[in-house]
Amino acid sequence: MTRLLEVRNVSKRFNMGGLLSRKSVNAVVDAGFALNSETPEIFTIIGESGSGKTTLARMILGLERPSAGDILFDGQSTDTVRSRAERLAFMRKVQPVFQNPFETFNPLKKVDRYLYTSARMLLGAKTEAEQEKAIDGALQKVGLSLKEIKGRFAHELSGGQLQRVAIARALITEPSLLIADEPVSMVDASLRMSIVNLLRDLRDRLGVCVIYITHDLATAYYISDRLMIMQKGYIVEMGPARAILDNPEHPYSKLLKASVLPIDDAGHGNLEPADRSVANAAWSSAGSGAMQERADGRLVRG
Ligand SMILES: Nc1ncnc2c1ncn2[C@@H]1O[C@H](COP(=O)(O)OP(=O)(O)OP(=O)(O)O)[C@@H](O)[C@H]1O
Repeated sequence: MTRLLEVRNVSKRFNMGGLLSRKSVNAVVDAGFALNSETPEIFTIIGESGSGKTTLARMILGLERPSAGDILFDGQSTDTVRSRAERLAFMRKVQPVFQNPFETFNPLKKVDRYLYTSARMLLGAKTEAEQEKAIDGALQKVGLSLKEIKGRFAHELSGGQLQRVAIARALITEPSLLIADEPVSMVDASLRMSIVNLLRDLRDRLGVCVIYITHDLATAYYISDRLMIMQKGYIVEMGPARAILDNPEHPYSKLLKASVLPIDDAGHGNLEPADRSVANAAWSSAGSGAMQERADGRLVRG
C-alpha cells in the first residue's frame, strides 16, 4: 500500500511570554496516522475548541513546523520542502480550504482573480485560454462555471457559492489531498449539507483524499470514512467513523457524543450541539496512556 500521508509521532509546543514569564502550550502531542493513496477517504478530525485540530492541519500544510516527529507526503518529509519550486510542487498536491469564505476572499477583489492567480502561479498555465480552461474545469467540479462567477465580488455570491469557489480554487491543481478546516461552520445551515456532499463527491469522482476538520458530529457521521477524536492535543480515539460514533469507547468520545443532537439529525441542517457543558466537563479527563488496538481496528487511548 502506498502512503499518501504519514504523520509520525508529531508534537507541537508553542512557547509564549518573555524570559521571566515563560509559558508553553502542548497543542499537539504525539499524533500519528496515515492516509493511503489507493483508498481515497474522508478522514475527519473532531474535537472541542483548542484540542489541536488546526495546529495539526497547519503542520501538514507546512505552515507550522512540528516540535517533534515527522510528516511525510508521498514518502518525502515535508521538512525537506525548502526551495520555492519544492514548495509550489507540494502546494499543487496538498490544498487547504478554510473556514470562512468571506475572509478567504478580499471584498475589494473580484473572486475570479484568485482563481487566475492559482492557475498561473501554482498550475503554471501561461496563456489566458489555458488558465480559463483549468478554472472552468475546477468550477464545473463544484457545480459552477467561470461564466457564472466572472467579474463578481464576494458579497455578490452566497456563502455556499463562495465556499464552492474556494473549493474550486483548491481543485485547480488537481490535488491528491484537501485539508478542509471547518469548511461549513460559516455557511448557512441550509447549505451545509450541499458542501459536505460536495466533499464526498470529490472523494468518489476524483479520488481526492479529504481531511475534514470539524466540531460537528452530525456531518462527521454523515461523510467520514475514518474519524480521529482529539482532546487537549491528544488523539483519544481513532478508527472507522460510524463504529466510533455509534459506540464510542473513550470517556471523552462518549461525552462528546452525549453533548450533541442525535445522529439521526445528520443531513437535516440542525447541527448545533445541544449541550456543550457535558463535553466541556470531559476536558478534565484527558488521558495520556498508550493507544490500544481493538478488534474492529479502532485505537483507543488507555
Ligand atoms: N500560534 C500559537 N501560539 C500559541 N498558542 C497557540 C498557537 N496556535 C494555537 N495555539 C494553542 O494551541 C492549542 C490548540 O489550538 P488549535 O487552534 O490547534 O485548536 P483547535 O482544535 O483547532 O481549536 P478550534 O476548533 O477553536 O479552531 C490552543 O490552546 C491554542 O490556544
